[in-house]
Amino acid sequence: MPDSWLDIAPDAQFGPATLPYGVFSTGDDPTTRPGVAIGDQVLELGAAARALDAPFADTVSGPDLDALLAAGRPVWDQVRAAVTAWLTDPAHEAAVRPHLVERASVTLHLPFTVADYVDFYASEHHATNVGRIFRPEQEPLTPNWKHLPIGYHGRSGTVVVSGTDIVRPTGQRKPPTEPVPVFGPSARLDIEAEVGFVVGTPSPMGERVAVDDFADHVFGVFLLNDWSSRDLQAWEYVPLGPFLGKSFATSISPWIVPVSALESARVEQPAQDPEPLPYLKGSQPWGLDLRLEVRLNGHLISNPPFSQMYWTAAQQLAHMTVNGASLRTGDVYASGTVSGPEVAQRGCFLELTWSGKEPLRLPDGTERAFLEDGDEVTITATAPGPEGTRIDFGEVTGRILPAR
Ligand SMILES: O=C(O)/C=C/C(=O)CC(=O)CC(=O)O
Ligand SMILES: [Ca+2]
Ligand SMILES: [Mg+2]
Repeated sequence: MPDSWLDIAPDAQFGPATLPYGVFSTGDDPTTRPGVAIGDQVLELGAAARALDAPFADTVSGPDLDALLAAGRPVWDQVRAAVTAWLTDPAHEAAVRPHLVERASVTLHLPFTVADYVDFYASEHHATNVGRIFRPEQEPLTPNWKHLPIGYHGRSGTVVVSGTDIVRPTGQRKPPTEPVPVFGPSARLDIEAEVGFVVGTPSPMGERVAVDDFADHVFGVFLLNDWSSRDLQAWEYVPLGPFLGKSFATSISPWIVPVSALESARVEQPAQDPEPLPYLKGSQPWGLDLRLEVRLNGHLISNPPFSQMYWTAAQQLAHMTVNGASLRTGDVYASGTVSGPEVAQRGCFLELTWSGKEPLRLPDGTERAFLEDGDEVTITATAPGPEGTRIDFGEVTGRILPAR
């Protein structure tokens, strides 16, 4: 991995191995435009591409990443190779430097138009814990769980960029002590630490996408917080699954890490028993060694390991299309809550506090069963990059505002 002429410290965020894509504006220029993060700078992609006469300049000059997403794998590879060369070959420094902006000075926006949104349930540890909590009288994993990646369709219109405040949801809930449901602000507001995937290349209705075609369709990977109201959810979810308890907000990190930045992070997923049906089998490993960290008001509360997920993103894509459902550019799907086997690896408060029975004690002396107004949750992640480098995912953060 060549170094950048920008002299980025080895431990700095967003070294030349990551080169994630985002959309930014500045105080001087409120136009939203694509950028690439490099160290503490953002490269204005369209302006740099025009200055260097790149053939893809139009594709990266729009208000968002939509055109790049739609352009497909050969263009994604061409853009990444070009940007890598611009930022690492000193011969390009004079042409590229005028198009760098201080990262601390930019405003980041939702980077693409979110088409459909699906959320999976792929952590065996999470699904087992949630099953024990929500359905104590049953087997924790439902009989289908190891045969197919379970998911549900979510609400794409409430996917928001990191930093957006989250208003506490209001709705119906039925405390066990009450004979009828009560109406009011959620008293059990939670997070779900997840990894998101965005589709670039669409697929036609009626056709399946194979597990091995994952990298032809999926453009990039990011962090996602599926805010969840456990009291609304517990009352509404039978028999159709999550609805208003999840649909009020989903936050995503602003920097989209290209799938091709993750070659060194690919690992074998945990062994699958029973063996999945042929359409869920691929010839390549698509487990990903992403190490998540979850912070509440700055305090580290969990380290969920993404490498432990039972179903991979490639299997989820194949499953999502096995019935002939089409893919659209901008489709988002999320892994499901990432939880590992240890208590300190759980990806939501429902599990971390065992439904509020074992509150977390924070270093500031306070306790939390679920989120309070004013609380801020931040999820970060890194993954191994080539030659000992580190791939950064930046962060997804959000603060809870009181119910309206
Ligand atoms: O098992 C249930 O009834 C509910 C599970 C969840 O709330 C988790 C969910 O949204 C999927 C996930 O993030 O893993
Ligand atoms: Ca979820
Ligand atoms: Mg949600």
